Amino acid sequence: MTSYLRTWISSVPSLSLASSLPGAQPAPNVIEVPPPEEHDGDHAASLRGDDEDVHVDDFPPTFPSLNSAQRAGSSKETTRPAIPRILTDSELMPPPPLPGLASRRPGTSSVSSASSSSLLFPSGTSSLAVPPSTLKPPNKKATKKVALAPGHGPLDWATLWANLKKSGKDLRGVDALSRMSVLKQHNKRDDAWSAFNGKVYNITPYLPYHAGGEKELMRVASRDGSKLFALTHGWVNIDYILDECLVGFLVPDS
Ligand code: HEM
Repeated sequence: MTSYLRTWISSVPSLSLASSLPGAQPAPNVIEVPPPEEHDGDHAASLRGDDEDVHVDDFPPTFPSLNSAQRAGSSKETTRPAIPRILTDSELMPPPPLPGLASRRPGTSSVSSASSSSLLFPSGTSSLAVPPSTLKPPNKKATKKVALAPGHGPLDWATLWANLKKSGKDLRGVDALSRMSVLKQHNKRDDAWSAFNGKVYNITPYLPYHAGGEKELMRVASRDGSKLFALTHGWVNIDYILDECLVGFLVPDS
């Protein structure tokens, strides 16, 4: 790769001419850059880090699954692009404006000085700290295709779930919302509760409708699943999807 770059750079007429002019700067050395590390090794270990706050099971699954509809069509072979032409100064994009004070957010550290693990799991308690999320590319390892329960087809799960919510059927299984600290006893497929962002939901009726499958969703049964949820698909509107399943508000164990 490096030797390829060397031959390419020296064959560019403007560069070789510039370096031969009197008083010109010598041609810059080609710096050897090690290839980027593969992320599809122990993805779980890299996410776990040393943070004690991270649940042992809080490593996100492949999203979306390799064989899911989202990926279909995006895996086509592409032809190798031709070597790009070197742009002149006037063709280059201008640099972005310097960030002003208004764009600064208290409680967050600068991206350049923070390690990726501190961004994922901020140690501060500030509510303005960066929430856990994932910037990592999906794991390339193949995963099993998630088969939804009979009658819960992959294309219409959201519609079916919306219909069930509108049906007026009792999805909570409790008479009134309450503050609770104990989730542990609701840990079975026919009685599973989980907490997300301080709210406790009965996830039992949603299990067959979850696009990622029942098994993945059961990983957060009887515990606070906020972190794993955020690392998997934080953009999913959990409050909207599970509003009919809200059973209470989480009181942290003191
Ligand atoms: C109650 C909480 C959860 C809700 C409401 C929820 C909802 C959803 C929704 C709406 C999707 C489809 C998203 C899309 O297509 O862009 C999805 C996909 C998925 N979810 Fe969840 N989810 C929850 C918890 C979890 C947890 C805890 C995990 C794993 C630990 C998980 C794993 C997945 C995976 C792997 C997919 C992708 C399926 C695929 O397309 O290959 N989910 N979930």
